[in-house]
Amino acid sequence: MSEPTRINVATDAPYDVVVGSGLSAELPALVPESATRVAVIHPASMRGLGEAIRARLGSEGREAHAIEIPDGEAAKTSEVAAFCWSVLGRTGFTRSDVVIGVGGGAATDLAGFIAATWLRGVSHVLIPTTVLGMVDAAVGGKTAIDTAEGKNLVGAFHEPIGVICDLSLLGTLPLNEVRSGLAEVVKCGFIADPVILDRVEADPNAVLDVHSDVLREIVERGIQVKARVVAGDLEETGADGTIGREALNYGHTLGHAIERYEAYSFRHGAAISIGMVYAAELARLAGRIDADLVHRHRAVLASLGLPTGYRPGVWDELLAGMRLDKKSRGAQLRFVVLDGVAQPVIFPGPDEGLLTAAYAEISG
Ligand SMILES: NC(=O)c1ccc[n+]([C@@H]2O[C@H](COP(=O)([O-])OP(=O)(O)OC[C@H]3O[C@@H](n4cnc5c(N)ncnc54)[C@H](O)[C@@H]3O)[C@@H](O)[C@H]2O)c1
Ligand SMILES: O=C(O)C(=O)C[C@@H](O)[C@H](O)[C@H](O)COP(=O)(O)O
Ligand SMILES: [Zn+2]
Repeated sequence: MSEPTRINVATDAPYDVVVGSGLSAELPALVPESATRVAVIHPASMRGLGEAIRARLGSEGREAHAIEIPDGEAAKTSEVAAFCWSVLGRTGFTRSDVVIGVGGGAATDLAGFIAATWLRGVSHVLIPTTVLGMVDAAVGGKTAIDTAEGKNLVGAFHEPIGVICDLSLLGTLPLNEVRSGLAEVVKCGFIADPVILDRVEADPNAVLDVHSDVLREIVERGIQVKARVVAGDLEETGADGTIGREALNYGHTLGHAIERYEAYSFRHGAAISIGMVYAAELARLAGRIDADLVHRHRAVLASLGLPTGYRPGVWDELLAGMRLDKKSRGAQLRFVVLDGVAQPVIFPGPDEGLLTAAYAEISG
């Protein structure tokens, strides 16, 4: 078995993202001695893993509780958050205790949100179990729940104290979920690391195999992109005048609007895949990139079985959804677009005609 890779996220409170196979021994050392209690928050489908983690920490002398939440996006609600807060209250969870978030991005977003809000902030460790969770959601401290009005509209920046990406957990992940996670990896390729695109183009089927070396390589590359970006602009202020963390939102303006339109039943990565093709068409129509780069978006994403277009006739609803995007300022929509591969920039206030024309390109 190869050695784990440790990728440091060098923020003010730095932590490691450990990537490898068979990493169950990593967790106990990450939970500080001072934690009397741990709460393992896991989705219903990961009950076996959640219980194994709870039992292990329990056998090492912690008062260990499991909190089961619904699978997928249904976990990211105020009702589920209130249920978790209630369990923490009843178990007497204090500021020295630790939340462990186990599961896909929805579970780790919710667990991080609980850790951020309980007693105004307790420590948490994340154990992502999807490609998307490993490469994106568990890294960087964005925590959130959804509301009927939009995606991730309530949340906080709250960083984990450690992240364990055990690739052996991906063995049970359905192929569609692998595809969805790879959309975020491809995003990292377009905004920062073109080697990721080269790897997908060379052999998309190998990339879709969760046991392959190339999957591990591009997961690590994606995490490195994310770690670098969040270390430079944790709270997405863009204070140094660069695009900063907003670059990681490539494809998300339309993507989140699609998820909202679909009442959060659409895979996040699939929505972001469509959103990236839309952003590429927008950039082409604005004269920023050429048709070849738009074609590269479609080809790379389609080779992984990801969607590259969406339905006609729903533009008004999507536009209304996009207005609540966190990058908006007042009435102005702001998009992440490319000026070339690995050259993400903000395109503020595109003309509405241009926005509509770009949508026509993906909904024909
Ligand atoms: N915080 C961030 O920076 C960030 C980044 C990207 C995405 N996200 C969020 O992440 C969420 C999407 O995450 P996701 O794609 O991981 O989906 P998900 O969390 O909805 O998980 C998908 C499904 O797979 C199941 N599952 C998880 N691990 C499994 C495994 N190993 N084997 C079998 N089934 C498993 C889950 O229970 C769920 O039913 C969205 O809410 C998105 O907004 C957050
Ligand atoms: O970490 C970030 O920053 C991202 O934008 C990563 C995205 O992939 C992720 O989906 C994030 O949750 C979106 O953030 P939001 O601020 O648009 O809710
Ligand atoms: Zn995302």
